[in-house]
Amino acid sequence: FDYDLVIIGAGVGGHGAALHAVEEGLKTAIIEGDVVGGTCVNRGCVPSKALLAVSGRMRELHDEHHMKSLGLQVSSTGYDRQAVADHANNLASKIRSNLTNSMKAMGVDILTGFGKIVGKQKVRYGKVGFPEKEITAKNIIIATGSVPFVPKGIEIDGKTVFTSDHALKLESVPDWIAIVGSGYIGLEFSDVYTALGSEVTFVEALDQLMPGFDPEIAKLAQRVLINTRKIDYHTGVFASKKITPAKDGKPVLIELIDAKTKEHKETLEVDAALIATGRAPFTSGLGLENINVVTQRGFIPVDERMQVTDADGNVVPNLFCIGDANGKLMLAHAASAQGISVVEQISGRDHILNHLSIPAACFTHPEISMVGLTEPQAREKADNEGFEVSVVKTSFKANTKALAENEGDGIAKMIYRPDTGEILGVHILGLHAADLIHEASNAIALGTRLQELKLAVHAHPTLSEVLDELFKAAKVNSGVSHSVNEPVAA
Ligand SMILES: Cc1cc2nc3c(=O)[nH]c(=O)nc-3n(C[C@H](O)[C@H](O)[C@H](O)COP(=O)(O)OP(=O)(O)OC[C@H]3O[C@@H](n4cnc5c(N)ncnc54)[C@H](O)[C@@H]3O)c2cc1C
Ligand SMILES: NC(=O)c1ccc[n+]([C@@H]2O[C@H](COP(=O)([O-])OP(=O)(O)OC[C@H]3O[C@@H](n4cnc5c(N)ncnc54)[C@H](O)[C@@H]3O)[C@@H](O)[C@H]2O)c1
Repeated sequence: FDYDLVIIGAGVGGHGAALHAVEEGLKTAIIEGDVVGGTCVNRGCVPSKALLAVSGRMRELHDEHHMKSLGLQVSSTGYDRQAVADHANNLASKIRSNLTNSMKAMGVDILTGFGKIVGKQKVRYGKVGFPEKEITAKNIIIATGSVPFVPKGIEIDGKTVFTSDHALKLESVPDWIAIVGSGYIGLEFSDVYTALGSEVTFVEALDQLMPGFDPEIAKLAQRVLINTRKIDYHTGVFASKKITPAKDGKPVLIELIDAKTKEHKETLEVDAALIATGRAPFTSGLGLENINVVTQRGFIPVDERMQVTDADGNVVPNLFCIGDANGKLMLAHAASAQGISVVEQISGRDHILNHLSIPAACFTHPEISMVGLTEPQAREKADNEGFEVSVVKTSFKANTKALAENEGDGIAKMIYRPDTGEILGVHILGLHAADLIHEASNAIALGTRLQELKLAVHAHPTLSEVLDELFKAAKVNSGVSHSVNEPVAA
């Protein structure tokens, strides 16, 4: 073979796999058809977090009451749109070159062009208009990611009707923007746009905003992140029938269709529309037909080890798919963790990633984070498997550090098994929630039980005491003895 491992797609998933592979002594190449870094670095996590850093500061400076309560006076605030956009763009360039340099320094061969599987352990790649090259590899990882999903009937012009790909360039800040979809992207952009002065109207197909979150957290998030801002919303309506860009002085038109009756409800007229209705896998043109693999809604089917399965349900030897392209969990760190897990396996150590231990965070102000099951999911599992669940909550209002920062809005909630002390899920809304979640996700990953976590010591005064309180508040049934290191079932 030319290589021990060839990875198709140099996003964060491919990058994580490549670095681990060379550490393991595998001769590794990565094929990229566009720019290194993929969605996360160029059109996702990185530029969006740069915009959110600006929105957090704008929000703080604008909040006179907050400033006054700290004894501060701010006479005027404002922003330079192009400079904000440059901050996001420069950060993406910097991280992109960090990623490229880290792979070059470690000895990963970066090959340019669109990669395609032409047979068992065989890949062809090349740029349009140039002759293709063929290489062989003992193992292949597909890490081709995803692109914005745009429902039928929506016309994207990139100026007044656009996806996150365009929005991250911040070419304009519309006075009134409709955000279609209230998932992660919709919510984060509502934070950015309202901080920069826009009014936002959410259009959400399901009956409540933020339908993917734990319902109690979603309710509180609505109070803190929606109701106090210049945001209104329509729920239970699809915006897919027709959205037309602004033209000849006419506004953007959005036809709202009742999700249940499918009847036309009303037509919104706004300055712009951001379509944030999910992501579609980027898997066409990969030559999957050459190896009898059929995608499911575009996603590549994999088993729990990320091994690709063929049309007959059999594992295709030496072929793996990680990240957004397999649709298991569309998060950057999940893609990378899946890549590392695959490299562990091909290095001779079996490994199965526990997806229930992978945290997620929405970087609004304040942030929302979560790991494991929501309360309804945990109760359903408990009913099916015949165990009890308990729920405890703590408030940021009782935390000294949060109060010193004047940021008492927030809660942490834990769902757990009182019989074993196993954590089933943790959900946090509050200052630095995205950083706080890792104590819980590591506990789930390592199988640490609450009996042990209750005795861990946290520095005072820190926000991490919010979780300390949560662990201490849990009531694990006495008299039941469990090894604290016993692994938690996935
Ligand atoms: C606006 C936004 C904000 C986000 N924020 C976060 C966040 O804060 N935290 C988080 O965890 N996740 C976030 N995500 C999700 C995250 O970006 C993705 O989960 C992550 O990028 C998936 O990584 P990946 O490696 O699977 O794919 P990608 O990052 O999409 O990379 C795939 C790469 O493969 C290349 N490619 C595709 N086909 C081929 C081919 N045939 N040959 C060669 N190359 C090919 C593509 O050009 C691309 O570079 C965000 C997403 C968006 C859109
Ligand atoms: N901070 C983060 O980790 C982060 C940030 C951004 C994106 N992401 C990832 O990117 C992916 C895509 O994010 P997203 O927000 O686009 O998707 P999402 O799946 O989180 O949310 C999409 C929302 O759009 C709604 N919807 C779908 N079609 C609709 C229609 N026609 N009309 C009205 N509403 C409609 C859905 O009900 C859902 O609430 C997510 O899977 C997420 O994991 C992560």
